[in-house]
Amino acid sequence: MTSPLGRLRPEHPPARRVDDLVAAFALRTTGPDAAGTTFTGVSMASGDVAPGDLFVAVPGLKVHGARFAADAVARGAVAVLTDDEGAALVPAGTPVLLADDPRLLAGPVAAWALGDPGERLVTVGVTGTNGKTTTTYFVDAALRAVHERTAVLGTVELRIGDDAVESPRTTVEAPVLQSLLALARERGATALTTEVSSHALALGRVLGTRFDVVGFTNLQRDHLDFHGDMEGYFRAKSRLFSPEQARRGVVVVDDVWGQRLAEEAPIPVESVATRAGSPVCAGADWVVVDADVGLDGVGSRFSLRGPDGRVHEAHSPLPGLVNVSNAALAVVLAHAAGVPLGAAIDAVGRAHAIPGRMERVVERGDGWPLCLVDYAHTPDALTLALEAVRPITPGRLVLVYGSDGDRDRGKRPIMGQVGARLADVLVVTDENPRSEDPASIRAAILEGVRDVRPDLADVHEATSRAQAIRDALRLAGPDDTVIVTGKGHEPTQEIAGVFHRYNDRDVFLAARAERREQHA
Ligand SMILES: CC(=O)N[C@H]1[C@@H](OP(=O)(O)OP(=O)(O)OC[C@H]2O[C@@H](n3ccc(=O)[nH]c3=O)[C@H](O)[C@@H]2O)O[C@H](CO)[C@@H](O)[C@@H]1O[C@H](C)C(=O)N[C@@H](C)C(=O)N[C@H](CCC(=O)O)C(=O)O
Ligand SMILES: Nc1ncnc2c1ncn2[C@@H]1O[C@H](COP(=O)(O)OP(=O)(O)OP(=O)(O)O)[C@@H](O)[C@H]1O
Repeated sequence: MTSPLGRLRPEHPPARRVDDLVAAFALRTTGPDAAGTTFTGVSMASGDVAPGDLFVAVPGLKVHGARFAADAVARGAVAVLTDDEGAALVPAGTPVLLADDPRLLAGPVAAWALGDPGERLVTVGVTGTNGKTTTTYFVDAALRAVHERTAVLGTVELRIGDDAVESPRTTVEAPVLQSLLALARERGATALTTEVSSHALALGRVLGTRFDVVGFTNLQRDHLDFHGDMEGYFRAKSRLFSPEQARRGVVVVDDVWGQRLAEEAPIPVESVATRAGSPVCAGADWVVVDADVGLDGVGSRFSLRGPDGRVHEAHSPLPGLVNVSNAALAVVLAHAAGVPLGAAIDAVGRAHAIPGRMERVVERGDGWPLCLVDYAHTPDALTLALEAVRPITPGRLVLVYGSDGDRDRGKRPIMGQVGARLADVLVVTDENPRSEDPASIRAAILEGVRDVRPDLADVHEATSRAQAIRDALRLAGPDDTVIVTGKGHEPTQEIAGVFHRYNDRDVFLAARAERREQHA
């Protein structure tokens, strides 16, 4: 059976001739003659194959996709596009199309097969280390002011209109993206916003789409296990700002990477400076001239000066200055995508809560502390999240957190230091340990905690995340704020290769119910 992702396809895809594809992309061929063969879909994962598909078999980091060609053919693939190494693995009797780098062709071929669906929608792509999800939802809210139906793709979900499914990752594989663009169009959506991760850019997942507008939030230390160093990470992000991928860009220039991107990008770029008073404001097209972080924690008011010098009163519906930045970027992106400025400002200011992004799970009152779930999982994001919560916390700030396994080890002690510096009470626990020993990840965090707080006062360790949340609720008083960071909306926790159903919000609510019962 085709996987849930494989089923996210248009109901009425065009049938394309394999020989037309060969001609359009100057492919070499081997195996049986494909003249007369048609295909109606493209897949890169054998489990996603539907009858009538072209299977794109790429050399992966772990395995060559052509190893699964027989499985793909058994599921109904009519031809295989691969490289010379892969060709030898395709079962005899199946037409083989050859390219030097089939991964780079997966998106363009899928777009071609589906009649360039991205060209029939207004498309916005958002990249950067932090703030992609938030900005994407803000942009979607603004697009909905003028588009009756929209789609939004990213870490949290794949949504078309009111229908959503869980997302396997931040940016889906190239053929899935093209299928979603076509499905969105078929279902009447006229605009689509997607997060674009650095992995996606490095692995060509958005090739085949030329976005109307792309946005950049910031670049901070993350994913160096994959990109090697900050320069490599920056280069991956910059790919989105090329003429093949985007018509125009909007770049937040608060950090040096944004400044460099705005200077170097070969497409027209509008710059946005969101830290009022910073020297970069002088040269930016759009400037946040002042911002008032709301002490009620509900959001912030800010003034945005446009390139014509006019100042507009705007609002961010989420707390903290980072969300002023996300809201300002979203307004400019949506405006560049055709939404009138006033409508964009108004819609972003009233955007709904985003799952796992500063999500208020329990409101302060009736003896309960304010309980928040946030996705911050980098030192910078954690710093900003804790700084945003401090002004809305009359009592102590209680932080529950960990750090991912099988990912950048260097950040663990730094996460420890940040927590110890900015929170009052720490409960150090597990995030997604993956194949690593959870205790050693916690130990690395605690090493950083000790640098700042050698006596480990008010520092606790919990061997399960659910227990950590229960501990935090027990420790917190009504004036305190409990913030659980790192996993946000995630519906699972990966331990020793197994994905367990797990969600911070649900656990928070269950822990509160448990405490209620105990005190009833
Ligand atoms: C580093 C990375 O992104 N790797 C992705 C990449 O792996 P790969 O090319 O090495 O693939 P592989 O596992 O060697 O397999 C090779 C080929 O065989 C195919 N295959 C494999 C097995 C099978 O049974 N059938 C089959 O057809 C695969 O689909 C693939 O095309 O292609 C695979 C197939 O699409 C992805 O599953 C895999 O994502 C892995 C699971 C992953 O964890 N990716 C993360 C790091 C990621 O992409 N994250 C970013 C967000 C990061 C962030 O900002 O936080 C994201 O966009 O989600
Ligand atoms: N503009 C920003 N600058 C720095 N940190 C931010 C910004 N926006 C949000 N954050 C912090 O980063 C966390 C992640 O935010 P969000 O989910 O919007 O980013 P993301 O780019 O989608 O992350 P990921 O790629 O890991 O899914 C938030 O919970 C918040 O703490």
